[in-house]
Amino acid sequence: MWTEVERAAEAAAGRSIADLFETAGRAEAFSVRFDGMLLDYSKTALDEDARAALVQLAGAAGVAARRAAMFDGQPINETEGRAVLHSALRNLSGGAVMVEGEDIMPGIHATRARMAAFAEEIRQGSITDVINIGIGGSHLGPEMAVRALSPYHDGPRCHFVSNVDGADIADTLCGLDPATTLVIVASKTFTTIETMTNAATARAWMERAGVEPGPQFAALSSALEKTADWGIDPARVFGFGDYVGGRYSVWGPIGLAVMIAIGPERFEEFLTGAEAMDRHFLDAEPLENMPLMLALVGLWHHQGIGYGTRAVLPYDQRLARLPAYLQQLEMESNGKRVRMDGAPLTRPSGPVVWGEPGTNGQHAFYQLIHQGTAVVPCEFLVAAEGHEPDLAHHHRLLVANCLAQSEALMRGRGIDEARALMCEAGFAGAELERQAAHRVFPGNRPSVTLAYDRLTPRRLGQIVALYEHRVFVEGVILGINSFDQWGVELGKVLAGEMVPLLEGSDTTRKDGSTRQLVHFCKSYTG
Ligand SMILES: O=P(O)(O)OC[C@H]1O[C@](O)(CO)[C@@H](O)[C@@H]1O
Repeated sequence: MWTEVERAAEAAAGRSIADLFETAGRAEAFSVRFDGMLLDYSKTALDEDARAALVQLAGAAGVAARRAAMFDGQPINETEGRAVLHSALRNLSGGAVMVEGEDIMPGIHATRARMAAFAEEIRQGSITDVINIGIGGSHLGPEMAVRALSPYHDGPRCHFVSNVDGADIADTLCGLDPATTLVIVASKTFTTIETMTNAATARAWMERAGVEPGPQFAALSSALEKTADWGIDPARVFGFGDYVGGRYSVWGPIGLAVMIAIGPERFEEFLTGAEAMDRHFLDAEPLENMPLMLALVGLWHHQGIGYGTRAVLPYDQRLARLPAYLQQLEMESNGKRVRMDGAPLTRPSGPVVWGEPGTNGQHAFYQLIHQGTAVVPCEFLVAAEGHEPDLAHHHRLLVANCLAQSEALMRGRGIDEARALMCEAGFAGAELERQAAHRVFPGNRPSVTLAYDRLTPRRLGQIVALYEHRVFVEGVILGINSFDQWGVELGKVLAGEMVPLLEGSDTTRKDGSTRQLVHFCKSYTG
């Protein structure tokens, strides 16, 4: 399957990206447009042949059939025997979605209507602060979206507590009034130790203040019996099916904090954007299909050429938490070592994903991106316009920086240009050569830019769904199950065993390093 891609990657070695623009229409031909968004992947070494090989790879891997199976509710999460239907949570205009012979849409619509009524009650009532207690998929999505949509935030203040580190909840509770705080316990399983520990601490905080926690707690979960055992009023519990994976769950009850922040109507716009991306993903031809092309570019860079990581660089401060969100989405989904059938992968799994908003990153790690020995394919995101008309000059600078970075990565600066600069600066001879060498930028470094009109709720929905489908396509082509996460289990088990050791139990069964670390920590806590 990969032979043609490998051949194309060999042919691309040493190819000048800049020279590809000598072909008229390169930028347009290596871009996809969809509903206020432009994905430009022309600043990569992909040529027509390489792209054709990748499209062929997607065909041979059966992406279209797998995509249809996912939207159709087939149990494509085979290691857990589950359907994968986060798309049903945003299926606003579509028809029935069947899981094991039952239409799940009436239940989804009813839950969303209950959420909307609850959100309005909170928005219009006396609650001043909302704390979402959850971790991973029960935290990163709502936190990222609330921040992204701050221009639309007209509900109570939202806070997010995730870490079991007591510092997280202590710093959050500090200064809040228990009588006017709503605590949302967000956990698909309602067993996650971090979340349940933080929830118990929040409940004790209310009780200590003489506030009855019942009316001020809500729960978002698939485990309704556990929320009841925990004492949360079923009227304040919003459930979802196990066909929604944690990291894909912001579209339903896990998005309650977003709905409270921006209101049910705007939340629906967020869903509408994702739904539009779903339709586009299902219907668009390969070269016009944004998630497919984004996935193929990712595979080209990581599995085809062998670049180890990819940087996500939003030139959009409100997307500051997007890299963290994508770290879970991409690495928990595609960071696997075996294929669906249990056989080892023959290709590298998904890449390390990292990033920070621009322009901040420019003053931190872009040095490595421009001159380090490892090539880092960069994915820039930028809005054509901001939300602050009075600060349009800021936005112009922001956009200029974003566009300049991708240009600089591609163009670089050759030794002759560097020598000329040093000559102008008064250097000569060996010292000129030495100084010039430091000012060379190898260039020819690939990047992709996703530009969009404005970060509205709809556009955010589109962007997030774009990445979800990108992860799906990459997973299908690698033969991975993108919807389980067995790799997080072992550490949880060992953490459970470690607690008694920190409380004084015998450590002799542990390795020397672990024993030493336990004894060091205990020496301070007794
Ligand atoms: O929503 P839950 O069940 O508390 O799980 C939180 C997170 O923990 C994980 O299971 C990983 O440990 C994630 O996949 C999930 O998003």
